[in-house]
Amino acid sequence: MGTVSMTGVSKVFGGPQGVRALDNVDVHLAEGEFMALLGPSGCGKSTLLNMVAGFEGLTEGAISFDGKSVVKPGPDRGVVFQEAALLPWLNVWQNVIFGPQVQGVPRSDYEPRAKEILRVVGLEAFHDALPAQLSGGMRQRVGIARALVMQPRALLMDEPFGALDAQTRLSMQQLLLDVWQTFKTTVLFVTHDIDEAILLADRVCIMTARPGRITRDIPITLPRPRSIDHLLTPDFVQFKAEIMAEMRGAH
Ligand SMILES: Nc1ncnc2c1ncn2[C@@H]1O[C@H](COP(=O)(O)OP(=O)(O)OP(=O)(O)O)[C@@H](O)[C@H]1O
Repeated sequence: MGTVSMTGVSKVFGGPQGVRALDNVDVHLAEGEFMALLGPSGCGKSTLLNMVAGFEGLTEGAISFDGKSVVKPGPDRGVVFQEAALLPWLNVWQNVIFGPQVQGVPRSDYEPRAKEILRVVGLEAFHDALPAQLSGGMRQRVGIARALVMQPRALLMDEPFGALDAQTRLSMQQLLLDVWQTFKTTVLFVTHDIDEAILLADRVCIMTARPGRITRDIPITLPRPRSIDHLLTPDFVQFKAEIMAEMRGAH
């Protein structure tokens, strides 16, 4: 469950003479796998994620989720963007349970899970706070909790920590490692931060721009469970050197 399969995926924006944003991309994610898509601005990372989410159609190729062709968004794939679009008039708890409530899920089904998720993301004490009273990092925690409460089989995360300061970003990376260790959801994580990709992922797929292609798929064999202390280990630095060389086109 939570497997993603992209085969020969291409995307052209604006008709046959338009921009070829992605060209012949093949990526497969196994159940529970954490994959980071790493590449420069404009290489098509968000487009690929949006296609897996079902927000965007493809020009050529096929994308399937758990063996079924992706045709539209669904609660089986939770999406987290750079800014959590929280409902400003609802408090943290109400924002987190909004999805299951709207779907008519019985309260007894979602309430224990939502409480557990709020604890895992460290927001128990902010149960009644309004979004305007939260920091950017806390708003992103609510965004992650809101995605998890739907019990998605995959989390699709598009630069989720891109707008945060360096310190908050580190604590959010640690939080995501803990969340993933707890829920073992498949994760497709888009970033242009090399450290972030290595720290979090089982595999880093490197993309190049125009047209967007995957040039390398590097298994990150650092031991788990991981923590931000791994950022300083020789093995980590070795992966970083390899990826930087690849991104500079040295290989
Ligand atoms: N709706 C659209 N119409 C036309 N061109 C688009 C559209 N969306 C994306 N593109 C183009 O497709 C290419 C890939 O864009 P995309 O946003 O997927 O890249 P990205 O790697 O996620 O970039 P960033 O890291 O800056 O978010 C870019 O050249 C972009 O201009």
